[in-house]
Amino acid sequence: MPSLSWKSSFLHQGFGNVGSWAAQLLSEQGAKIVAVSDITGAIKNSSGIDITSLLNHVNESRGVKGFSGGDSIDPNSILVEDCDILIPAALGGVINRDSAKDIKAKFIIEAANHPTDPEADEILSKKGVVVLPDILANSGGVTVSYFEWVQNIQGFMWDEDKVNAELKTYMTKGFKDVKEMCKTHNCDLRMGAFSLGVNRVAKATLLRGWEA
Ligand SMILES: NC(=O)C1=CN([C@@H]2O[C@H](COP(=O)(O)OP(=O)(O)OC[C@H]3O[C@@H](n4cnc5c(N)ncnc54)[C@H](O)[C@@H]3O)[C@@H](O)[C@H]2O)C=CC1
Ligand SMILES: O=C(O)CCC(=O)C(=O)O
Repeated sequence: MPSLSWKSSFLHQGFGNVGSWAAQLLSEQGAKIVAVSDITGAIKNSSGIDITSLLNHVNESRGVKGFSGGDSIDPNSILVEDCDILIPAALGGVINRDSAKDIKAKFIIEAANHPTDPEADEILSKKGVVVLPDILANSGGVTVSYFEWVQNIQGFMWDEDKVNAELKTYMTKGFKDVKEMCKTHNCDLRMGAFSLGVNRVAKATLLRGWEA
């Protein structure tokens, strides 16, 4: 498996709720974000984009277009720029037969829902690209929505530190469980995550007394 560190270079398609927060949190850890795109355009800076300045620019200009801390590039080529880790955080279906063959990233973190279609999955697998699937990679949002529901029914309020600590516990366990599934069944992370999810739903359905 290719190696990964916080010093790896990242590339983001999409700089909305998901993409901009991912970029902020990664850059706080020392990650180098080398290209970012949104609906207005795309920018690249191989030395690393200053994410705080980019956020200020996006707040003022409503998009990454015109940001002076990088060179403007063709938004259509963003997915295939040089990088270690690609984060599609905009639309579904963008990693397809046409784009997959030219992707240079060694890892893809699916922040958007369903960014990779099945044909692309096969191409990426043959190239040795590791894909962290949407169902796992972007499940933090819906997990915190679950925490909100839990607090609401108890009439209780957690502070931010408590939310983050609980989230870390759930996400770390989720990742370990998926990895275990992959090891047991010799499958990729997407198959591992789906198998685990389907098994859990099936088990819960039986426990509730709903038989097929
Ligand atoms: N907001 C959330 O809590 C969660 C969102 N997601 C998924 O993440 C993805 C993004 O969601 P949000 O960030 O909430 O949406 P958003 O609307 O806040 O941001 C979308 C971003 O994608 C960009 N974009 C749109 N079309 C584009 C194009 N053709 N090329 C490049 N960039 C383009 C927009 O300019 C914007 O920066 C969606 O697939 C969503 O389903 C997944 C889990 C949680
Ligand atoms: O806020 C949530 O419940 C998560 C939303 C989500 O997962 C999504 O937009 O795909």
